[in-house]
Amino acid sequence: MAVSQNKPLPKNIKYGIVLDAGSSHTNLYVYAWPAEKENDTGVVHQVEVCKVEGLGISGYSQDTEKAGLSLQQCMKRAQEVVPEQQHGETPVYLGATAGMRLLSLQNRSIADRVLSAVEKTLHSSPFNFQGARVISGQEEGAYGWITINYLLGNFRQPGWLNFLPHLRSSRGTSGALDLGGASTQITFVPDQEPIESQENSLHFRLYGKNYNVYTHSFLCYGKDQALRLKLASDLQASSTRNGSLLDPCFHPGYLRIMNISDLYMNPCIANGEQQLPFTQLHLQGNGDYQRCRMTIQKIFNTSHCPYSSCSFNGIFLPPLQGEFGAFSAFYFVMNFLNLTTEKNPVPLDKVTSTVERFCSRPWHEVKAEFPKIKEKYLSEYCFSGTYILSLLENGYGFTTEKWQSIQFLGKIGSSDAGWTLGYMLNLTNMIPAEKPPTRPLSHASYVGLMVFCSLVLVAVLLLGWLTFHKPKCLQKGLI
Ligand SMILES: Nc1ccn([C@@H]2O[C@H](COP(=O)(O)OP(=O)(O)OP(=O)(O)O)[C@@H](O)[C@H]2O)c(=O)n1
Ligand SMILES: [Ca+2]
Repeated sequence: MAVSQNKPLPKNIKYGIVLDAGSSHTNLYVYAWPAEKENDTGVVHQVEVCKVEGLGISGYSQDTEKAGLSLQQCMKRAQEVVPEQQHGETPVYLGATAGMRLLSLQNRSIADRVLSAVEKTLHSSPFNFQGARVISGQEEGAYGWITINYLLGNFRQPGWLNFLPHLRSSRGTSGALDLGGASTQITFVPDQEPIESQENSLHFRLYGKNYNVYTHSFLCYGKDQALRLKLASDLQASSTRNGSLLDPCFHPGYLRIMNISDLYMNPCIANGEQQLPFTQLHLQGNGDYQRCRMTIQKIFNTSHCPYSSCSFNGIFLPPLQGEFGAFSAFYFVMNFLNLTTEKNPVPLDKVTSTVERFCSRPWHEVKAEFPKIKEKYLSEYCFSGTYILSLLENGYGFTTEKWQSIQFLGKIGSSDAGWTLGYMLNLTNMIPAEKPPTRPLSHASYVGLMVFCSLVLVAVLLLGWLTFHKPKCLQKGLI
C-alpha cells in the first residue's frame, strides 16, 4: 500500500453561527471547523455559547422591537470570537422553536413582527445573515438526532478499517430525546419498516448510508406548557371556590400566585377560560410525588390509537429501539438531581426514589440549600422530575429495562446536544449523501506511522543481533 502524506497546512478555520430562539430563552452558538475537512464527520465543534439575557423571543409579543434588541449583546460577543477578517463570510442562522410556533397559532401578525425585529438586528451585524425562521417540530427532532449522532461519531466509517470488514463500525445510531419549555421531541431509527404514519417518517442518506427515522414533536408538552396543562386539568377537577389549590408537584410550604388569564392565554389549553369565580390561582405545595404523578398522568390521553401502537393523544410510536441520548431539560433536571454523574445509567427505581424524596422536602430547606439557583428553576424541579418520569415511562413506554438505554447528556465533547449543529450542518451542505473518498493519511498519522515502523525495525535488528552475537552475560545466565 502506497502511503501518501498530507502536508500540514496553515490552519484555515471556518466559522458558523446559529441562534436557538427557544420558548424560554435564546442561545447563540459559534461553531468552528478546519476548512479542508469540511465534509468529514465529527470535525465541526462548538467554540462559544452566549446566553441571551431576558425572555425567549416569543415573550416580546407586547413590545416586538425588544426581541431584536435583546440579541445585540450576544451578537457582539460573536464578533469577538470570530476573527474580524472572516465576519463577512461567516453565516448566521436563527431558528425559532415551539414558543414561536405557539405565538404564530395565536397571532400570526405579531409573530411576523417578532421575526422582522430579530432579522433587523441580524442584518445589521457584519456577518453573512442567512435567515430567521420558525422551524417545524419535525425539523427540530431530525436536527437533534443528526447532531448527537454526528458528535457521537455514529456516522463515521473509518477508512482505514474498511479492508477489515468484520471490524468495521457496526454500531447503530442513537435516538434523540429533547425536552424544551414548550415542546418535546422523540426521534430514533425503529426496527419496524415501513413507518406506519407518513408524518412521523423521515428518510436520510448520509455518508453513503440510508436511514429511515421516526420522529414526533409534541407541541405543548415541553415542561412549562405541560405544567400549564396540568394546572388547567387540576382546576377543572377541583371544586375550589376561591382559587386555592393544593399542588402535590410543589414542595411543602411553597406558595405561588398566578393570574388565571395568564394560564389560559395560550393555544395549548383547548377549552379556554371557563367562567371561574376568581381571577387568581393560589397554589400551595404539599410535595407528594405519587399524587403529583397521578395529576400529570391526566394530560396524556391514551384512550384511542389508530395505529398498531401509540405514545399518547393518538400519536403513532413504534417499539423503542437502541440507545437514546436525552438532552436539554431532560439533562438540566436530571443533572440538578445528581442523576447524571455516575458512569452507568442510574436505575429507574433510584431515579424515582430520588425525585420522591426531593419533592417531599420543605421549600424553605430546598431554598436554603441552593441559594444560587434561580427560584423559577428550583421551585419546578420536583414537577419537572416527575413529569420526565411520566413522559418517559407512561408516555413513551420506557420500562425499567429500557430505561438503562437512556443516557442523559448535556455536552458531547465541547458541543451542546441540541438541534442547532444539525441545522447548520444541513444548511451549509456539510453532511454529504455519499461517503467522501478515503483521504491520504493526515500529517500526524503519517508521522506516527513512520515512528512506529522505525521502532519495529530497530526491535527486529536488535533481536537479530542478540540471536547471532549472544553477549557473554546472557550465555552464562545471571545466577
Ligand atoms: N438550568 C436550567 C435551565 C433551564 N431550565 C428549564 O428547562 C426548560 C427547557 O429549557 P430549554 O431546553 O432551553 O427550552 P427552550 O429551548 O427554551 O424551549 P423550546 O425548545 O420548547 O422552544 C425551561 O422550562 C427552563 O426553565 C431548567 O430547569 N434548568
Ligand atoms: Ca429547545
